[in-house]
Amino acid sequence: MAMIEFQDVQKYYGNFHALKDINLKIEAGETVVLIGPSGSGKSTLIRTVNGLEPIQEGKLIVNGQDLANKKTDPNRIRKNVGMVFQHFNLYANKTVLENIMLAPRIVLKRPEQENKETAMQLLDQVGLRSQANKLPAQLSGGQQQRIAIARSLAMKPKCLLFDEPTSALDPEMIDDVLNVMKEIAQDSDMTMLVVTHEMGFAREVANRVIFMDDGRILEDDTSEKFFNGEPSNERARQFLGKIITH
Ligand SMILES: Nc1ncnc2c1ncn2[C@@H]1O[C@H](COP(=O)(O)OP(=O)(O)OP(=O)(O)O)[C@@H](O)[C@H]1O
Repeated sequence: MAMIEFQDVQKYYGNFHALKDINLKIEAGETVVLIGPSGSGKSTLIRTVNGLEPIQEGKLIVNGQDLANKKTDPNRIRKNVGMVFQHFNLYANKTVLENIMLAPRIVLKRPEQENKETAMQLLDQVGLRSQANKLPAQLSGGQQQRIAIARSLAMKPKCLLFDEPTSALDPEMIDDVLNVMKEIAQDSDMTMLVVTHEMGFAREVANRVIFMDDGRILEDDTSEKFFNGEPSNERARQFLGKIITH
C-alpha cells in the first residue's frame, strides 16, 4: 500500500477552491519535491497530509488511514508523519534538548534515559551536540531548523513533510539544512514530501518532482525526466525556465 494516496481530493477555504482534483500516490521511501508558483496550493497540499488542513471531498489515505473519515484521529497520523515548517516553530522557553525530548516523552511515553540518548544521537546527526543546553533564540536560523528536523526525527516517523524549510534562512545556512535532509533521504527509508524552491536539492535528491499551478497537479515526473528532458506541461516549462535562469 502507498504511504500517501490522494483520490479525487478537493479542498476549499470557504468558497475558494484551493486543491482541485488531486490524485497522487507516494510510495514508502520516496523523496518527492513539490514546486510551483506562489499561491498554487503547495503548502495546502502538504498540510492536508497530516490533517492540519481538512479536505472536503475525496479520499486521503496516509499510512493506511483515511483522513477524510471523521473518525480518523489526526493525532494518530501525526505520530507517524512529522512536519518541518518554514519558521522552525521550536518552543522558545525550552532548551534544544527539551525541544527534542518533549513529544517522545508525552506521546510515546519513551523512558527518560532512552529518550535522552536518542536526542543526543540526533543532535550528533545534525551536528549540534554542543548546543544541547541552549535556548532556540541563542542559535542561528539554520541551526534552529536542524534542531526542528532532529525534533521530528525523535518521533521515529515513517514520513516527513517539509514546508519550505530553507526559505527563511540566510543563504550561507541553506546548505547545512539541505545536507541534513539529503542524508535522511539517502540513509533511511523515510518517505519525504518537500515543498522547496531549491532546484539543486530537487535534482540531486528527489525521485519525483510534482509541479502545481492554480490548485492542480500539472506535472508529475521522475526528477531525471523533469530536469533533463522537458516537462510536457507548458506552464511547468516556463516556471522551470524562470527559476533556473534567475
Ligand atoms: N487559511 C486560508 N484561508 C483562506 N485562503 C487560504 C488559506 N491558506 C491559503 N489560502 C489560499 O490558498 C491558495 C494556496 O495557498 P498555499 O499557501 O497553499 O500556496 P503555496 O503554493 O504554498 O504558496 P507559497 O509558495 O506562496 O507559499 C492561495 O490563494 C492562498 O491565498
